[in-house]
Amino acid sequence: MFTTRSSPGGEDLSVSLFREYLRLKTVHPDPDYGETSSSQDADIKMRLLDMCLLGLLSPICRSGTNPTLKSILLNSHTDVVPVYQEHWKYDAFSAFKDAEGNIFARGSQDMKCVTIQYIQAVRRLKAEGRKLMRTVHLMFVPDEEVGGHKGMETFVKHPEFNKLNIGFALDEGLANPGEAFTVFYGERNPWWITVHCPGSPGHGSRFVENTAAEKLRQVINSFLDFREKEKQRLNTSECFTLGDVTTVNMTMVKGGVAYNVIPADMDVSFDLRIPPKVNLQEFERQIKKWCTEAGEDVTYKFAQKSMNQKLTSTAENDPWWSAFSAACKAMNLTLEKEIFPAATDSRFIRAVGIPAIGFSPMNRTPILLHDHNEYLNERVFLKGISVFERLISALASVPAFPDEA
Ligand SMILES: CSCC[C@H](NC=O)C(=O)O
Ligand SMILES: [Zn+2]
Ligand SMILES: [Zn+2]
Repeated sequence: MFTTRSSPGGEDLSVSLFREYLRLKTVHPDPDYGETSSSQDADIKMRLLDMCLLGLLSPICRSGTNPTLKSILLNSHTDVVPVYQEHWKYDAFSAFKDAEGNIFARGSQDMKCVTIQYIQAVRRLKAEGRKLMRTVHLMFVPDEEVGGHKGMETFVKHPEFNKLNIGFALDEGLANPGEAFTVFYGERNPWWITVHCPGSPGHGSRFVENTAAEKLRQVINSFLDFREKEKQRLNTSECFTLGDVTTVNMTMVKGGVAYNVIPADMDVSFDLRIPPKVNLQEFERQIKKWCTEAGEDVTYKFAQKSMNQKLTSTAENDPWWSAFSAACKAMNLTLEKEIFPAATDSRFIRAVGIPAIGFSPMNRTPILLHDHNEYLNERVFLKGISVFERLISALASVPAFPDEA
């Protein structure tokens, strides 16, 4: 798909390529990577890296005039989340473009736009004959939306990843409805927890003591009372964003066999997202206390317990950040620094000690990732290519560090 071709109706070639990519159904639960993974490009050298056990593929490319220096990683995921087609104005995989130039498709913001912007930016740099000092790697990973476990989480531990000698990474961010662009230098930790409440069974007509439901109610109250407090904290502080508070959402409840049988156990599950500044050990002690207070034998289990609180430096004297922010300043872009509210593959990159910034250059755009009628305007998309062109060039020109010489 990454071949040059003429575009119908005078549409910019990059926009046509973007729309073509949006039409590929790389959608969960059964993403079709057929065409994406077998793509070859005339300008960019592609390499399919067999993820052995996993049977997943990741194409990677190289450039760079000084291959001994640390490289730049441009990471993007190729998978997208499912849609409720009946709630969409257009087919979510048709990449319909309306009169205003809004392109509607699943993945238009998250994050197929960025994939094509990276590629087109690198191509432009190449076409202009720009020599980049540091190598730039493009990486396309297949399962970010379901946790990145078979993709990035495994890949960062793979010897091939080490060989890439990455010094700095770019990955996805979020749209910003205003003039500014949001950049993410850290993420909240996702904790997925199921609390198990056992109790005495009996006939549904009686006042049985020690029921699972009474314990369940107490657990739900503790978690949701805390949710309310955090919501208040977010709403009463001007300088807080979602990334600065803990969110709690009750997402599943299980239990019971019949109307008139008091159940022997009931389970409740929560999706928690915890900001990097929270003491995770203390927070778990709190959860334990809520369970103990709920009654006898109430236990919990984690389905996901991320413990990485690494932040990417945004200090003025940090060479990567200073290159990134200076390039943005030169383009008159206003940046808003935030903690990413959800989880991306950046957490695995940061976990192995590589600084990563989440950045999807979409301003004047409502945040519609995972939502119905996700769209991106073609002008915003095209501007993003120029933004990446400058950014990539700046990052690949960060002077050699003393330990690199
Ligand atoms: C925690 S693993 C799941 C990762 C997922 N990422 C994007 O939405 C998320 O729910 O944040
Ligand atoms: Zn994403
Ligand atoms: Zn997503």
